[in-house]
Amino acid sequence: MNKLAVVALGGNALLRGNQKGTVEEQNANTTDTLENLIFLIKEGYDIIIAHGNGPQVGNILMRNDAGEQLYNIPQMPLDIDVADSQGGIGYMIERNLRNILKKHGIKKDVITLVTQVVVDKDDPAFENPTKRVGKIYTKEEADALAADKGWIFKEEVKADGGWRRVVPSPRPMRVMNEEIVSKLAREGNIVITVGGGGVPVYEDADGQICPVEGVIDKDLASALIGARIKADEFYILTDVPYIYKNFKQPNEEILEFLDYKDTMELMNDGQFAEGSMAPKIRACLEFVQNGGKKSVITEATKLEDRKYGSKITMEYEN
Ligand SMILES: NC(=O)OP(=O)(O)O
Repeated sequence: MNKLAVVALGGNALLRGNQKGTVEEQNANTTDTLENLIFLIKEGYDIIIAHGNGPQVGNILMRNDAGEQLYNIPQMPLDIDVADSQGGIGYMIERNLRNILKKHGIKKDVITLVTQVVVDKDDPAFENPTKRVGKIYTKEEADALAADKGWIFKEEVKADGGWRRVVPSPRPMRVMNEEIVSKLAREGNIVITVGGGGVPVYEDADGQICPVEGVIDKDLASALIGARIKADEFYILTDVPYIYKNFKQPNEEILEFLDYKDTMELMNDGQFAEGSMAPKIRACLEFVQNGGKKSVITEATKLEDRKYGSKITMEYEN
């Protein structure tokens, strides 16, 4: 049986913060990122692709708002917006990936699945929005939007700063289509799933599937499905080649090989920023704790050179 890898692409790998976000920019970013997956395919891995939707779903929410204000079009709830983003981004990934596969002479089929993920409808996350979506605002812009529309903002933890809208981010508990994902991937198809963390839903007392409004962390959802279907490796592609101790301090240190225990200690020591690296590392830990062999955090362009990337395993690998 081939090794199975789950690769999670950040929303920023597709729509970068410093760009306007035109479809041309997003197609170019997507193509650049996907080119880096070819070596995994050539190495014989079966691949599942997950992706973020933070910038994109924030834009959909703003289009919603503008549509209502300008044309009286009813706003769609967040579950529909997440599903819209899964379809749009999934389509973009699938179409570009088909072209890249053709260029490399690789015969593989690709399928995008609009995926629902079960959450707890009473998850305390609904009372404490933390998931950053949409563009970055100045403090003045954020304050004005908060006063006008009741949106909630949090300050960015990244170097450039700014403020972003936040929405609830319930914890993923079960990916509804995991068996189909596993079957399709193990047959050699590239499966795009849990886009934007999946559409959050819950089952009521009668077993009916009901929507909830939130944006699930795509890294946690990717780790969950990876572990559930016994994927071997989990890759989170982000904008730095490694994770670091004392990030951006004079005593900054690359963390290349990590085991579960030491990573937890660093996490508890506050080494990894919430809203940035901490949730990614938590997802990596969940993957290896639940049976995955290895989690890797790195930049897409560094993926092929195995010397890059922070590798997290239950016990040290090196
Ligand atoms: N849903 C999600 O986690 O998106 P980002 O990775 O873009 O924040």
